[in-house]
Amino acid sequence: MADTDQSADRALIERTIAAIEGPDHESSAAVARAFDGKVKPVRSLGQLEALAARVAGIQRTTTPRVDSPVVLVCAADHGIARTGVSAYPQEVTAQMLAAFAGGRAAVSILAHQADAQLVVADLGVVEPPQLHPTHAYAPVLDRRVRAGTDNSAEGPAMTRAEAEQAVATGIRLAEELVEGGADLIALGEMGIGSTTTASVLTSAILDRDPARVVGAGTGVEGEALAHKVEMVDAVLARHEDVEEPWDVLAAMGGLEIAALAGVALGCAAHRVPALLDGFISTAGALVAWRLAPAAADAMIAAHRSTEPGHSMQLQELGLTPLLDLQMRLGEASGAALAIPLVRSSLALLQDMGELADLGRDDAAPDDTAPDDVAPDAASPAAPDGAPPHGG
Ligand SMILES: Cc1cc2ncn([C@H]3O[C@H](COP(=O)(O)O)[C@@H](O)[C@H]3O)c2cc1C
Ligand SMILES: O=C(O)c1cccnc1
Repeated sequence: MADTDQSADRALIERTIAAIEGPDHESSAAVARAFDGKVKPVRSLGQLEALAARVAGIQRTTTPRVDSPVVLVCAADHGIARTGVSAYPQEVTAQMLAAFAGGRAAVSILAHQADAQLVVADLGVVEPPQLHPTHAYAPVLDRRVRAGTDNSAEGPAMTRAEAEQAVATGIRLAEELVEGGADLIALGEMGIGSTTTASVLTSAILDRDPARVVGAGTGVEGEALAHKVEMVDAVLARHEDVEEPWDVLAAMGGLEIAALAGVALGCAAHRVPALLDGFISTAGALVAWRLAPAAADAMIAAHRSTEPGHSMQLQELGLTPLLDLQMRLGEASGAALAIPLVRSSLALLQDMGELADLGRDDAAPDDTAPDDVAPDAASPAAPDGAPPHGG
C-alpha cells in the first residue's frame, strides 16, 4: 500500500475519533419526560421508552427517526480457521456471500422483514464468489484489504497498516451509507473461524480467561471445543508482549472485525445508532470502544448471543440487549430482528396521545427519566488501566 493511502487512512481515523461528541443527554431526558405524559401508566413501556430515549440522545434530537435502516454485513476469512476451530470449512464464507446476495440467507429474509436494505462488504474472503444476475438481492461491495488473514497462532494476522486500512474502510462504508440516507446501521459479519478471533480479542481486551470466553461457534463441542480453547491460548501466548490496541488488532485479526470497529466509529461520529448483533460484531464494537470510549454511547445491543463471551462484552460496554432468543448465528440476524423494535419505540414516541388530552392532570411524576434511561446509566466507563494486550 502506498504511503499516501496509509496516511489518508490514519487521518480519516483520527478525524473520525475527534468528531465523536457523545450523546445529547437533554434530548434523552426530554423523550423520557414525553413518555411520562403519554396515555399509559408511567413507565409501563419499560425498555422501549429507554430505547427511544437512547436513539434521541444518539441522534441529538427530541424527534428521533429511523426511516432508512441499513443492515451491513462485513465478511472476511481468518487464517486461524485452517486449524480446525470451526465446525465448517473456510469455503463456506464465500458461499454465504452468494447466499446473502441471492436473498436466501437468514439475514436476507430478516432484513426484508424489517424493511431494511441489506449491504454486504467483502473485506477479504480468500476466494471471492462468482456472482450472477440472480444475485441481485443485496450488493456485495469489493472492499478487499487482502485475501484473508494469516494464522494468528503462528504470527501476526495482518500488518498494522492493513489493520488501519480495514478500520478506515469501515469508516468509509458508514459514511457512504449515511450519505445515502441511512439513519441506523445494523452491524453483522460472516467469516468462518471468526468466533475464535472474537474470543482472542475479547480475552485480550477484557483480560479474561479464554476458557470462560470461548463458546460453540458454529457448533464445536467436546474435544473440538477443548482444541478451540487451546488455539485461543496459543494465539494469546504468541502475542503476549503486544499491548498497544492497534498492534493487538493487527496481531489477532480479523479484517471484518476491524472494519466493523470502523463502522461503529463512523456511526458515533455521524450520530447514527450502531445496532450490534452478536459476539463477533460486538468484538468489533469492543475494539472501537478501546480506540474511542465515547463510541459506545452510539451503540445499541440488539440481542444476547449464547456465546459466553458476548455477555462479558456487553457488560463492559454497559449495554442491555433488547432480545434474548438463544441465537448464535451472526450475519446481523439478531440485529435485523431488533430493527422493528427500534422503529416501534419511535412510533410510540411520535404518535401516542397525551394523558392530558384525556383531561387528566396526574400524568407525570416530578422525577423524570426512568432509571435505565438516565443519560449516563447506559454509558460505559472508559477503559481504565492498561490490561494485558489492551494498550
Ligand atoms: C452455513 C453457515 C452460515 C453462517 N452464517 C453465519 N455464520 C457464523 O458462523 C461463523 C462463526 O463461527 P465459527 O467461528 O464456528 O466458524 C461466522 O461466519 C458467523 O457469522 C455461519 C456459519 C455457517 C456454517
Ligand atoms: O454471536 C455471534 O455473533 C455468533 C455466534 C456463533 C456463530 N456465529 C456468530
